[in-house]
Amino acid sequence: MDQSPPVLPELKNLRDSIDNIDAAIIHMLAERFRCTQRVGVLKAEHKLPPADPARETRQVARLRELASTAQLDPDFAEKYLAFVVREVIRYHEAAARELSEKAG
Ligand SMILES: O=C(O)C(=O)C[C@]1(C(=O)O)C=C[C@@H](O)C=C1
Repeated sequence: MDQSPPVLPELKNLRDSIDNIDAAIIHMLAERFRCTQRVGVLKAEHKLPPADPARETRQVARLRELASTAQLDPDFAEKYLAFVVREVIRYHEAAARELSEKAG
């Protein structure tokens, strides 16, 4: 028998929405990484550096502004971007290594 306490209908509704939002975020992140994977290959092929700090500065300013408008903590938005970009740069570095190993 189910021993868990009854969940309030509102709590259940909110959790259903949270689950939908988390699913959307995962799908959007997957799309973003599909794009950055290709960017990594292009950068490796054209011998461009994995990181572009000037681009990141613009992205941070833009996301902080968007976060403010959306009433989301801008520091959180900046941390999110830094977390994602750090991972992307790791992939870019791996793509560059792979290409230079292939070239011999
Ligand atoms: O736009 C680029 O040049 C990318 O490599 C993508 C990206 C990003 O994930 O948004 C990642 C690393 C760069 O430092 C800047 C931005």
